[in-house]
Amino acid sequence: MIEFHRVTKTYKGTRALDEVSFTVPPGTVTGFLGPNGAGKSTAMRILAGLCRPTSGSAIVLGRPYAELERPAYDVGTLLDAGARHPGRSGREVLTLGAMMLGLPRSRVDEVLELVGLTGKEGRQAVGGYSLGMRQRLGIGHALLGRPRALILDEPANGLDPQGIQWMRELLRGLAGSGCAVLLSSHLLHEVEQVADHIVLIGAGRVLAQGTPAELGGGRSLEQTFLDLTSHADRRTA
Ligand SMILES: Nc1ncnc2c1ncn2[C@@H]1O[C@H](COP(=O)(O)OP(=O)(O)OP(=O)(O)O)[C@@H](O)[C@H]1O
Repeated sequence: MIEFHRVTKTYKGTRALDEVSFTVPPGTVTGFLGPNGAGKSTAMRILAGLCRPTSGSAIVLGRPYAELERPAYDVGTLLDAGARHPGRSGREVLTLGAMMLGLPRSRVDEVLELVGLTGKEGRQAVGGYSLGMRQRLGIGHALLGRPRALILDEPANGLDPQGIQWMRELLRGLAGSGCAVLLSSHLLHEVEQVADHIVLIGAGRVLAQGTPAELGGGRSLEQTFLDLTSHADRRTA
């Protein structure tokens, strides 16, 4: 379970998040949508313990991230797919990750297979990877420890149609095995296809949440998104 309880974050006069509350139950995928600057990355960074909320609490698997006993196993994160050493191969990146977690090398092979970076692609230096390959590697890194919660910021960014379909099946499979998945995206149609639940934020506030059908209310999700977000103004901190 992932839970946000009235999370507010202010940066020197900017209220990046304003009393944000929602939950992601185990076994479900929640799509986190909002225009540029809405606060999605800030919320995910708080959840992953990378910054503190000004007030409120972000809870993953029952505790704030910083209080988890085995966070690297329990919570998989993809927050910046570009943040990898360019000289290392994909296999080396995952091998280092597996060593840090005390996982056997066989887990690296499993994950390379899972994310479709086998053979030559796994041995290639990350600096030469396409954006889609970096995303696959980042997703693989997040999955190493078989986490029960996944926090994915724009995982579909740079994936081709086959890659997007692969990711959809992967996320549905993970949710099917009980994982709580939170993913942000600008690809509304894609989120509509994969998410059980959608949280729409604008200017730091939750504007709407519900199933894709509830949010669309007979219209396209895109129309709902444009209608709600065009009127959202940030409150001053
Ligand atoms: N470290 C920071 N210092 C100051 N302001 C910040 C910082 N990080 C984010 N912000 C501000 O907080 C607000 C929310 O930004 P955030 O990156 O969370 O949005 P986002 O929804 O992830 O946007 P995008 O879709 O463009 O990635 C923006 O106004 C942004 O400028």
